[in-house]
Amino acid sequence: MGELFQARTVWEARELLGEHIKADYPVEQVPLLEAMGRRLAQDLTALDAVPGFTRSTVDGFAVRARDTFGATESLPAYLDVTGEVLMGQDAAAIGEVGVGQAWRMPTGGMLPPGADAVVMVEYTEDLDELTIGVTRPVAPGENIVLAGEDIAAGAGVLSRGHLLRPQDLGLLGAVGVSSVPVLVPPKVGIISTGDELVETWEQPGPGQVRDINSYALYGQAVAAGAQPHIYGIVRDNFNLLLDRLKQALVECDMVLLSGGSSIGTRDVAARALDTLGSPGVLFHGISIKPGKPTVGAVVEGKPVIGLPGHPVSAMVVFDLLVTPLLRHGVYLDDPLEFPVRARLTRNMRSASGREDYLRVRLYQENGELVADPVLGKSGLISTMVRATGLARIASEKEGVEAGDYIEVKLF
Ligand SMILES: Nc1nc2c(c(=O)[nH]1)N[C@H]1C(S)=C(S)[C@@H](COP(=O)(O)OP(=O)(O)OC[C@H]3O[C@@H](n4cnc5c(N)ncnc54)[C@H](O)[C@@H]3O)O[C@H]1N2
Ligand code: MOO
Repeated sequence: MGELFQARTVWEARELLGEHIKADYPVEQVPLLEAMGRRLAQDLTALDAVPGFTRSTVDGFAVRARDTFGATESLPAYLDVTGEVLMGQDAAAIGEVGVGQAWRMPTGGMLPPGADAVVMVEYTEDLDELTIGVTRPVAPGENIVLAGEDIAAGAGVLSRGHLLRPQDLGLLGAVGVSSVPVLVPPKVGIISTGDELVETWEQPGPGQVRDINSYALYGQAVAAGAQPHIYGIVRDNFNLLLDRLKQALVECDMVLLSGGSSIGTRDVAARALDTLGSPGVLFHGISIKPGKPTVGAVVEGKPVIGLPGHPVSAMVVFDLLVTPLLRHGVYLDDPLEFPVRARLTRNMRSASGREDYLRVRLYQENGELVADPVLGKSGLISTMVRATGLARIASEKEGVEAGDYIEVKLF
């Protein structure tokens, strides 16, 4: 088979896939503690305000701020201590802070009616049991959090599709959401192809190697929040591959196969992908290194991606084409995709017209983050293990020099 398709950029490949993918995942309700890392299935609104009452942020005395105006260490404002608020207590049920009065307050306690600020205990002195001197004035609103200042009742708090983080669980707890509607994680089928492959528990004979990609891709799918299913090793045989692909397509939302994607005579992936259904193969080749011989197809709304056989290439392409899709269901123009800037330790050549992805090891040197390329061919899985991230060299560049800044995403 010749080069039937022109090589696409990563973004063109994403657009082509995105146009035909129908990510329509079912919804399930899970307890809040099981919602970490899951995608929210609907917009959520806060029923209650947080906090539900105005509260102190310090230990001290609730006062009327104007009673403290002009107070200094040499001329304190003297106030009568007429009450105390305890933690968790309804301060409004006790009474009201009057003019010239102060109530003892714990951090987080409810501000009593009448008071509009809290003086920190450090800026008071006890004159006797019932009188304090305030040595520094407070402004109205000082050292308090207003009712609804964190979250207003009725406010939209999180949107559909959001990937829930630890702080999101905290917020949902705060607004009383104890069970969360989330999208069922997409099922991803993983097939490894090649006559040379044997299982991990087998002893490889001459010319044989153990399957690496099934495990690495499975791990990447788990890390991206999907449910991977291994469909095992398939020999380089068109009909066997077609059968396995069909089975995986029925059972999964997305199918990945690795190997058999380049243009050798025995390479069958592109041919098999094109016979599965409409629209079929959308591109064959991406202008990146490593990862060029990638085949992208969509069959009845489900993405089917033929990843290159070399383990590093397969993992890089997974990171670029599969992870964003599993995370968000669609391809977003994500400004945080390569969030780390680091200085390169050595000159690296790169061909213009092709995006290069370098495995790099990040560390600190002279107070600065540096990226040291992990050199080695794309068949060497150990290079991925030594690397901490992936750096991108833009396609218009013919190389990058030692000391240049590069953008890195962490593994
Ligand atoms: N004449 C050319 N040869 C190659 C080209 C090219 O442009 N012209 N491209 C090279 C590049 S780049 C890559 S990447 C590979 C892609 O090869 P395939 O996707 O067709 O994959 P295979 O030929 O089946 O395997 C390549 C390599 O990877 C090993 N492999 C495959 N699957 C696994 C697995 N599950 N676990 C471990 N290792 C695996 C396989 O044994 C081969 O060594 O083609 C280059 N060739
Ligand atoms: O581009 Mo291949 O994908 O170098 O290893």
